[in-house]
Amino acid sequence: MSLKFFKLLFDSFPWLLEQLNVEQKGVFFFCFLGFLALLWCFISNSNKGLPPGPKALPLIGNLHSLDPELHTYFASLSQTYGPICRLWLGKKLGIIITSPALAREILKDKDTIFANRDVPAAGREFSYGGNNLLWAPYGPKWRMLRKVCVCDMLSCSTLDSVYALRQRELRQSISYFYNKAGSPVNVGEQMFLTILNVITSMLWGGTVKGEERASLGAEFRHVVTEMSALCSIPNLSDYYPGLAWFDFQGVTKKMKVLVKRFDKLFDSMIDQRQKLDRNGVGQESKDFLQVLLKLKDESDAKMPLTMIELKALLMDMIIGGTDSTSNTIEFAMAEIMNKPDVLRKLQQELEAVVGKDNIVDESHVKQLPYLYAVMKEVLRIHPTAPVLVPHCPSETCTVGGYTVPKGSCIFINVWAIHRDPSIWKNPTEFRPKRFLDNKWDYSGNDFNYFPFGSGRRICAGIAMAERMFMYSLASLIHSFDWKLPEGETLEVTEKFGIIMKKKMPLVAIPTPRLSNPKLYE
Ligand code: HEM
Repeated sequence: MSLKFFKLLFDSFPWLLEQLNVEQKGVFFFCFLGFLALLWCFISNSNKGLPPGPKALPLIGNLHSLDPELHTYFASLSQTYGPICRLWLGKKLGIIITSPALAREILKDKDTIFANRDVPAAGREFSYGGNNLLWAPYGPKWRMLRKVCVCDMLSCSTLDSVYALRQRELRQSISYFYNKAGSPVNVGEQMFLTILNVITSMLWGGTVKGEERASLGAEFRHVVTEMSALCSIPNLSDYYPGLAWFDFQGVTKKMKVLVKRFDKLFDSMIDQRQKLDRNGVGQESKDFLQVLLKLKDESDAKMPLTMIELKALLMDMIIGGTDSTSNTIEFAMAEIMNKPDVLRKLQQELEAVVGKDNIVDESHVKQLPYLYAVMKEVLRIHPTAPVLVPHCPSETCTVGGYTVPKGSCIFINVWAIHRDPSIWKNPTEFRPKRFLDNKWDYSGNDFNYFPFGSGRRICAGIAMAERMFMYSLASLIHSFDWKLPEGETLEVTEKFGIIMKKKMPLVAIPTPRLSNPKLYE
């Protein structure tokens, strides 16, 4: 029986269990389960027609054997039970998919049925009650939000129009690393801050400037980190939706407090932008907020974009864009530092295109095929959302010949597919070369390689992720040489979460490598 999962649960009950030792916590938890078992005893789980899976216990299902590292645990289950298997997470049925053919059946052939989300209690809270793009149920409102997001906010032309804001933030970050030359720097932390600043800068960088923007950055970072941690806690409210009202672990309560803080910041930002617009100033400094407010004012009366949805979209950009991109950059840096030949090739490519007497500009990025291959390889080996964002069928249907009931939680283990030795040669080796012939792309049409998902719910931020990843990584690699602090060893172990992280933060020492110190100012 795996107790790692229960340890995570215990850790999220501070108000009640703080005083107890581990054994007492165990007794408490099992008594609690016993109590629930009484409520449950008339309910039986019929597995008839369902995909195969490990034997489930009454009430807790398979929670007792669940390993918090879900991506590897699910991969090991598929070795025993095959490419589609089932798992009872308390009262919730989880379906695990581990083959390209079945991923295609779900995300392409039966996409309309599976385009819904299984919304966790924490997600419901931070999405203003399911009003954001990430968690909205599939339907007319989702379509409207998706259009606003993909066609208006994250379109290539809008992204081009806010390039100056991205450039300003990235240059500040390079200058920060320059000032830290020779000292160890937490690369992931700095990249998180950089990406957060880049995103918030694109959101309202034309609205809020100077010191106020810097202090807002710190505030946002704190809230995003706490939100991300809350989303990764195994939550009883998700496994027993009927008991969600009790919010035993206080996840919903804590999330409400964080969302309130966000909401206040959003209100202040919106207020400032509206004042600027009313006074006819700030028109030259376009940002997403301005685009959204204009869309809200001009929106269709039949399907209006409300202020709540506008704020929920701002939340989408911050939550969906920060951790995902910065963690991918951190993994990339670690893998590159692990492979000196990859680092050398990257620097050679950058020297040829950018030159050592120049700094990287976003316009260079299209001429860097090896860097692009590095990005694809990082997304293969460490896909940011290792089991995608769980989908949920709107009706009972069959997949691979098995029944998949309406409302079950679908985990598509893209992490395992990306490491399948029948698809990939030496799958655990970081080898960007495999992407140089452009055989694979992540547009969602190839079910051997789909780090951004596929179908209707494919990532809405691909264009932005590409730009931020390529521009940031190119700048880090071109501007500095990197080494580990004395006595440190490099590792690339992953820690599961809805957004996967590096288990140990990458701490590295930058050494400037450009000819002119002025380039770092
Ligand atoms: C390396 C970077 C990123 C990766 C690997 C990534 C990956 C993903 C994946 C796998 C999904 C779920 C697809 C599915 O459920 O089938 C997703 C959804 C989403 N992503 Fe990203 N993402 C990244 C960056 C971004 C950025 C920068 C943004 C926006 C600023 C963003 C916004 C979203 C949104 C809004 C959704 C929900 C779409 C919907 O449900 O309709 N992502 N992303």
